[in-house]
Amino acid sequence: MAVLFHPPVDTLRKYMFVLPCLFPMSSSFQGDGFQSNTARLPLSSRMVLCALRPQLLKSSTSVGAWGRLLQRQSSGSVYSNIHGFNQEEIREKLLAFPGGSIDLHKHDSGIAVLTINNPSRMNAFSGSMMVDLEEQVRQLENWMDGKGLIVQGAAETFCSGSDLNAVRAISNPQDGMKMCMFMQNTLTRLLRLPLISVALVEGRALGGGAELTTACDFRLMASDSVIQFVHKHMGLVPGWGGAARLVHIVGSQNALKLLGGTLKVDPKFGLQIGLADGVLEGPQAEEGAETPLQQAENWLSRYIKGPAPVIQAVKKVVLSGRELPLSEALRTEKDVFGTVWGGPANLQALASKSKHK
Ligand SMILES: CC[C@H](C(=O)O)C(=O)SCCNC(=O)CCNC(=O)[C@H](O)C(C)(C)COP(=O)(O)OP(=O)(O)OC[C@H]1O[C@@H](n2cnc3c(N)ncnc32)[C@H](O)[C@@H]1OP(=O)(O)O
Repeated sequence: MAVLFHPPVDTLRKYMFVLPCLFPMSSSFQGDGFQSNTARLPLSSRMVLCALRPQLLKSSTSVGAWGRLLQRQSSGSVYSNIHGFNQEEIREKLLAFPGGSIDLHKHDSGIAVLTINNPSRMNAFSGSMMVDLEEQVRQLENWMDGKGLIVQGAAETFCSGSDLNAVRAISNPQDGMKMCMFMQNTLTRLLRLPLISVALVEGRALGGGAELTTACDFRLMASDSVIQFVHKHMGLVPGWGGAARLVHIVGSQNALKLLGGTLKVDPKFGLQIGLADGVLEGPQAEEGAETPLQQAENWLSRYIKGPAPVIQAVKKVVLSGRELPLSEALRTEKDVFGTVWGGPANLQALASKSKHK
């Protein structure tokens, strides 16, 4: 059977990180007209098409199935060329403001550590760091063995937002919009990773740094740390998606107080309003005391025990529940359920007659 509709390759790329996991590729779909019709697409796109094929075949029209499917998935990015967003153009502009780096270390435990690294500017985001972040998120989207992610700042402070030198240089409205769309896309993709993520907040998380903490599933605060949405002081509102996410996390009343009052959120206040999910033990001089990163890894480890496909499925059903209308979320949950039902972990658990005491 021929495939009647080929979605654009860049659209396929965008959805790649979600779809292969939802609809694992079956070799029985190789070797017929489907494969030859798609042979000229890059391998990654062909994999997605193969993965999608059962869905496409079930539908009376392939276009309809594709459209519904895309609607049902949490898409990676918010903006694309149909919104006038040109990723390459803004990438070039941002690279004109170098400094610092975003470092990624993937560990065998299934936990990756992403470090915002620009200590001489309190880990402010230079333009090149924004580009780096997008590239590291792309790496994580393709990490099949991943289960958890810790986002931290270098040198015991989290992040002081945008690099004000870059902000001054691109303060015209057009460039501001482009940077805003770029960062919204990246942070949305960060939150939508099929990994359980934690922001480890030491020192200060200000402006865009506060917004970054909301792009993680959880926030752990060191005892002397502060999260502050300082945007109003700058004559601004959050633009990296931080306001929308903050409302989901703490509710609209608290979000209004934090943004309107530029309130400093310390660990106690953070726990009270639900912005913080845990507080790390203070600095300990004794030998053998856990570092903040070790504490964060321990905290996260209880939520990521088990095989990567199951943990990733957990994140996906929660993500769809968080982002989609109920009926769409239920259908996505069914699809994700189908990826683990009868899978190795499920069969092993059934064979061992496990009891949940
Ligand atoms: C508003 C929205 C926007 C967005 O969402 O995109 C932003 O995020 S704009 C940025 C918002 N953040 C700020 O305005 C932070 C400004 N900085 C400070 O308030 C202080 O520097 C602070 C509290 C982070 C640290 O104060 P402290 O006294 O401990 O250290 P210094 O001030 O001496 O800072 C050391 C060094 O870092 C430079 N620095 C700090 N933050 C930034 C920044 N965001 N951009 C560029 N550079 C920054 C600071 O200038 C010092 O550099 P030095 O060369 O030593 O003077």
